[in-house]
Amino acid sequence: MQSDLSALEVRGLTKRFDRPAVDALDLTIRTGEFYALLGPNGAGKTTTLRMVAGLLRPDAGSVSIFGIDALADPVAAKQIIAWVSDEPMIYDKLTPLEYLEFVAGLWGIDPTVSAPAAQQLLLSLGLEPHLHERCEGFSKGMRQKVALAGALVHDPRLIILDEPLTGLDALSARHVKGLLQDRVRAGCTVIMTTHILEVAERMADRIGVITAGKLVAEGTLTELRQQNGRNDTSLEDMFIALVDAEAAAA
Ligand SMILES: Nc1ncnc2c1ncn2[C@@H]1O[C@H](COP(=O)(O)OP(=O)(O)OP(=O)(O)O)[C@@H](O)[C@H]1O
Repeated sequence: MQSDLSALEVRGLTKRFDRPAVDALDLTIRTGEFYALLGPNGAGKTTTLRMVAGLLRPDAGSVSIFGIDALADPVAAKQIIAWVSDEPMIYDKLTPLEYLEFVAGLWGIDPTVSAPAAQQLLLSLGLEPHLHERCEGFSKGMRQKVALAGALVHDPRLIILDEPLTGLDALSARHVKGLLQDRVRAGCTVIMTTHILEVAERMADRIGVITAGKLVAEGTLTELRQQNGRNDTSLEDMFIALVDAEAAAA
């Protein structure tokens, strides 16, 4: 489902550490789309998403989330987004249900609404056998799933994920992919980074490729193939060719 209002509009986004990490980046994510942001290590993907999520102040540029200026009004923006980092933090002494109850409380959600939703979220991620176990004994993948469930408790409109599938076994990855696809079908927008090109190929409505902090290609898989004159090639071959070409031009 797509509407005219962009879920995310990034303009001239810039962040420099000892050298530019994100370099005057423009990015538009349409409402209701599943967008995969690809790029080699160090390309600036995480830095971009951290700025969008309000965790890192840009040196320049703007971030608009459903029309809200996220730099001027970060609280309003944060209320409608979910951010899931690749190294999520959860409270180890809590069980998954307690953690979700805690997060729902922070959002001020009525427990009669949040409790069944939390249970449903955890079940959809295959955590049913562990609902009442403390998170401290959980594997990295289980913790990632609890963090994802926690990030979705307030029913965000834009879900921002940094490598959500890394370290997940096949069944867990399927649960996460299924949950994200359900959310998109329900009208949410997803932007995620991934190094698993097959996931981008199979799940994303559109794919963006970023190198050295700049967007160097963007489109549906078919559009990317057309842009690169490689009609029958895999995303992996195209990605490597694009990254090589950008490195050679640098
Ligand atoms: N806090 C920081 N301090 C200094 N440099 C940083 C910091 N965060 C990121 N960088 C640098 O910014 C650049 C972009 O990093 P970023 O983590 O955004 O890349 P990425 O595309 O997410 O990479 P990966 O695929 O490896 O996760 C890199 O050169 C990185 O070393």
